[in-house]
Amino acid sequence: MTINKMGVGIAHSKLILIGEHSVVYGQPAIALPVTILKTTVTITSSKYGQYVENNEFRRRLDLMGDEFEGIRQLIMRLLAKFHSSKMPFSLEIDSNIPQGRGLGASASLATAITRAFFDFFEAELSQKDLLFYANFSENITHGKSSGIDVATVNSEHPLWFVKDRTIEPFELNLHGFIVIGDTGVHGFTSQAINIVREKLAEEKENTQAHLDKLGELATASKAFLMTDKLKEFGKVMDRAHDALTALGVSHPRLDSLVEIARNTGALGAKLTGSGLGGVMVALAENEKDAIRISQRLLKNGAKNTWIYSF
Ligand SMILES: Nc1ncnc2c1ncn2[C@@H]1O[C@H](COP(=O)(O)OP(=O)(O)OP(=O)(O)O)[C@@H](O)[C@H]1O
Ligand SMILES: C[C@@](O)(CCO)CC(=O)[O-]
Repeated sequence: MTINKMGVGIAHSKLILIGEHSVVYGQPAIALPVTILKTTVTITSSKYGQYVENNEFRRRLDLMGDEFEGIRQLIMRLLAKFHSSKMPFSLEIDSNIPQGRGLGASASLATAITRAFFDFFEAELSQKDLLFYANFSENITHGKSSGIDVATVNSEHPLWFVKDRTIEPFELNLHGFIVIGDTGVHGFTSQAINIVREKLAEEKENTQAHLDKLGELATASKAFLMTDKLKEFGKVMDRAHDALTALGVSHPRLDSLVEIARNTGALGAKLTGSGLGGVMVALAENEKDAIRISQRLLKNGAKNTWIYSF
């Protein structure tokens, strides 16, 4: 086997338009690849142990800490696959995806790491294997996840996603703008997934009704997005935020930014991703409205905003 001195892997971020949480229970969801936010991983061979570094730390792989268990186990599994468990290396993470904000930082990182190791060992990487390794890592980081994050950070197209059944690319047949507003609050995906699971166990009928409603809203959204019905899609976003709030995964900072966006002319607004903090999204008809919403969010406590056009 030939070994390169360096391996590089890149992966973008994702945004769930509709269907977060209900997607874990088999309901459909729609997600977009967000290519302005991405992770680059560079592996270089080294003489001194196994190290992982980003712009905040440089740590030995075996001393990474619990929050990095998903990527630690992924790296160990990939090293074992290439019969190189003891190989010294330095793995550098360069990412502009904010962590713990529902934008798929962990799925993007797991994907970039997998690509970088296959590049390092000059091995072919099938889409099936890529999804397998990235989901292996995600299931450790987030608990049992639906797979939508990994599927979307690996897609060039918007996706219609049904867990274990369908990953279908489709083209949005309309133009619009999405303003992403960051509450600055770190949301924990595994905690949010647990809240919904516990609610389903304790208040089965009520909770199931919210999950079913989110599924219906996702189905309606697909039709609206394919037939140039932007305003109708905006209304669906508002209703989805209500259902997610009822599931217990919103946050006062999210509710406040959602309200501000609506009062500034957004066609609709909702939390996106796992919630409990993280980011919200607002829909705007044109760029001028999107900029106005973004400025208003920033003035009212958003830590950061991004504008995504489609
Ligand atoms: N730049 C980075 N440096 C180191 N670790 C990172 C980086 N980006 C992501 N991670 C890993 O991913 C985890 C952060 O992902 P987290 O689950 O908090 O958010 P997320 O993936 O953005 O959320 P969601 O799944 O809702 O989109 C970290 O604990 C770490 O393991
Ligand atoms: C909350 C969730 O629906 C989306 C997280 O980005 C979890 C998942 O689908 O794995």
